[in-house]
Amino acid sequence: MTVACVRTITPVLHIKPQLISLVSKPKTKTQQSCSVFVSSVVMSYDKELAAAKKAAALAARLCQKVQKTLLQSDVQSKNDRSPVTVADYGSQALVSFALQREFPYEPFSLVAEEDSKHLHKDGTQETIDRITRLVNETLASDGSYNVSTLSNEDVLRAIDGGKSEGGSQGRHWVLDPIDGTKGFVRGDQYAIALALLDEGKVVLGVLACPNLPLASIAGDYKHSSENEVGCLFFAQVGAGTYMQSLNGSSPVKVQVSAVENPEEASFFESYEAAHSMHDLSSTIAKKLGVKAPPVRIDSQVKYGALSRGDGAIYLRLPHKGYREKIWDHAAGSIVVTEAGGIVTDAAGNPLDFSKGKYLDMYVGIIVTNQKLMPVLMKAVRESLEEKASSL
Ligand SMILES: Nc1ncnc2c1ncn2[C@@H]1O[C@H](COP(=O)(O)OS(=O)(=O)O)[C@@H](OP(=O)(O)O)[C@H]1O
Ligand SMILES: [Mg+2]
Ligand SMILES: [Mg+2]
Ligand SMILES: [Mg+2]
Repeated sequence: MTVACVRTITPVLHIKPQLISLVSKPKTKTQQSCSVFVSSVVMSYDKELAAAKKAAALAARLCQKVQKTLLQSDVQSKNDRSPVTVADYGSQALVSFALQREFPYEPFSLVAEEDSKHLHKDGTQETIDRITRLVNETLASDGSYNVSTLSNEDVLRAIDGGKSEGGSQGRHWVLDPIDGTKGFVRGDQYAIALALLDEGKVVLGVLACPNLPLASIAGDYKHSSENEVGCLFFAQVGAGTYMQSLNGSSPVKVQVSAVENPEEASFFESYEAAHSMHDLSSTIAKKLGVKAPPVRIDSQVKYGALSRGDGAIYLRLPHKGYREKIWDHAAGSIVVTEAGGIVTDAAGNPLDFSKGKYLDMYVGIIVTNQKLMPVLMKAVRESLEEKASSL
């Protein structure tokens, strides 16, 4: 009975080899029910993780090329006045194309930040041509997808492959093709952030951080610019977090900081003051007795740096009314949790990625290690209450 049950699920589950022996040799005479057995199977997303790493590294290559020679005409403004560049579109097209190539026989669902709406306006022909050229050059330099040249229509179709709404059922890729576009335009930090949701839970995440030094950025990261840069973080549920160089060195396992004394903890926050209330994090840091000044870095690079212990706390406290999108946190959150950290909203609830494009949550995102979380949460709660009563 057990074997029959496994046959049924094999097409959708990848069972780790060590579990196959468990299947064929039941340990007791008592037959386990099918449902009990299925719930004890450890899902493996090795194939999906390998594809995600490859896609994100490819997109990083395109972004690096554009960042070196960014033209003013490469940057446009979206309806919410946030910037988008040819590299955001090119990165999204590449990841969408690569994932569809890797899994041609599986239903494809991608929730991604960009769409081609702005590229259908008058006067955008040159921009589309440039994006298509960048995508084709990157695919040709990689060589692994054996494609003839993609047309503008192919590229626009790949970008719009990211229009899924996500949700609590089935599998959905989640992509921020460039997280921290403002940082990217400034010549600073940014990340390509790709995650996979399965039944509403993040099961793997990849963060390509082309400008992050391989060595720790604890302290003043601007001064570590002589180090080799370009990190790829990746995590799979239950399997830990690893980092390797974007150039392809062997992965090393990473762990969040073990700091227990808040006075010794350093904290990360958004570079852009419009994205997070710097005054509120400064109040929280004072309450905790944190001595080091805040380290302000763009994008989910903060999650990556935190996962390897460069800092101990990440505080994200957006201004009233802002709604967080899942692509800004899905990859980063699993990279930190698999490295031993905790990610919650400011009320201590875990983040829920199953509600569509937005995180339906209480304001603020708080990230730290297990030891510091209770004292950090207390300081956050008190500071929020003080702020509310002063209004
Ligand atoms: N008003 C406001 N409040 C909060 N967050 C906002 C806001 N506006 C934008 N965003 C989102 O922030 C993403 C960049 O992440 P960070 O805030 O960590 O980066 S930064 O340090 O401020 O550059 C950024 O991601 P990208 O658009 O992918 O760059 C946005 O999704
Ligand atoms: Mg954006
Ligand atoms: Mg983003
Ligand atoms: Mg983005």
